[in-house]
Amino acid sequence: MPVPVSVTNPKGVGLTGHYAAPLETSGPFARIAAQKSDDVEPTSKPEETPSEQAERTTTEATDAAASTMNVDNDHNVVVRGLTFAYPGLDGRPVPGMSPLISNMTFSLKPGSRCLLLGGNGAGKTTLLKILGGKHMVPQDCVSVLGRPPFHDTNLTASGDLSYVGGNWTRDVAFAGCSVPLTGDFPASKMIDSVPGVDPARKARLIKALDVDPDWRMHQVSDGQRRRVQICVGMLKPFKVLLLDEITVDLDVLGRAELMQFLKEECEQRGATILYATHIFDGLEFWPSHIAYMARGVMRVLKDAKDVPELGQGKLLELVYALLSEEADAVEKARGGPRSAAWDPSREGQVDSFSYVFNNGWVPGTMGSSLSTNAVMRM
Ligand SMILES: Nc1ncnc2c1ncn2[C@@H]1O[C@H](COP(=O)(O)OP(=O)(O)OP(=O)(O)O)[C@@H](O)[C@H]1O
Repeated sequence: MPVPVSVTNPKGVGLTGHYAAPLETSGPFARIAAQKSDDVEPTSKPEETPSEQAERTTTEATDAAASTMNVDNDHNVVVRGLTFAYPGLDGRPVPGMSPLISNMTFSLKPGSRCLLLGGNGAGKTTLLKILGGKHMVPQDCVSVLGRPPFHDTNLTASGDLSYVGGNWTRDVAFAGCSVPLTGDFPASKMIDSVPGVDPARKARLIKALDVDPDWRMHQVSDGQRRRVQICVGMLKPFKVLLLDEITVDLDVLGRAELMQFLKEECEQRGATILYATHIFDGLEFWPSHIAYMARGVMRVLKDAKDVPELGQGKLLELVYALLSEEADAVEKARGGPRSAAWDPSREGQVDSFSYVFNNGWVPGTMGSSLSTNAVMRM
């Protein structure tokens, strides 16, 4: 059993170095708190810590970007001036660390099938998780179907917004984070556990994905397991679907059937799909838009008809060229290739690198601090 050891960032300011900032909420407790604070005389504000200062500056910049943007309610997905950094071990922004996503703005209309491209570590998964309501960001930065995905839990509960990610896991209290969803039960048990499903849609999905409802979930292959995962994630007629590299284990036939199914969902029902992948062969026919992310910035978002490489069947060549250009730019900015040697003097630095002696436990927390601010959403 792991022993909770709490050796946190020795050069960081730690939990006590921060004041708790109020969370944005409009629930009943917030209303009561607001009422109470109206009755109380205003007191002098505590002095801002450097991290609060940085946070406020970012929020002000984001607010300014949002107010200058003309939000079109016809879009299923709207991102306005989104800035995001993973929190440190104490759940607060790491002082001095540059944000992973910087002032990102884009939107997608109903019916869009957007292919999200970008190298490893570009921030695709992070963006999809933010859109899927798994990370908390200011309410006005991200809107899905006109609602903030983290704060409006009904978006995911209703099935209007669906996120299907690489690993089929859940965080289970007292068992751990990322616990694989598996066990000796039939695939039909997983599929039938989703309430209110249209039987015709269920049959269509089972056929398209070639799922055998009798498969026992502890005996299936990775690809068969993936088919069940995709099936469960799409049982409800989603309006926005976020797919994070889900076709990796599928065979060619399964993948082709799935992509065709997704295309029809967008064309016939006006659904919007954002699909991040590194597998490009045979995908030229599929997207209506191409998005390219690098270092947390949306570099390109184009209509497919403005991307000649798609018509020429050269998507792979396009991605290769984009990634090579990015790798060259990163190396140039660094001033040469990355050193292979470990430099102990960089330990504890937070500007470009942070290494913290920690096994994921911080005093006063019941969960692993390394699970960040992720919350469980089906
Ligand atoms: N929980 C986390 N805490 C801190 N940093 C994280 C966390 N998860 C991801 N990152 C960092 O965020 C950056 C972007 O990661 P992300 O998973 O979003 O990239 P990606 O574009 O999906 O990459 P890939 O193509 O490899 O899946 C990476 O540099 C990664 O180290």
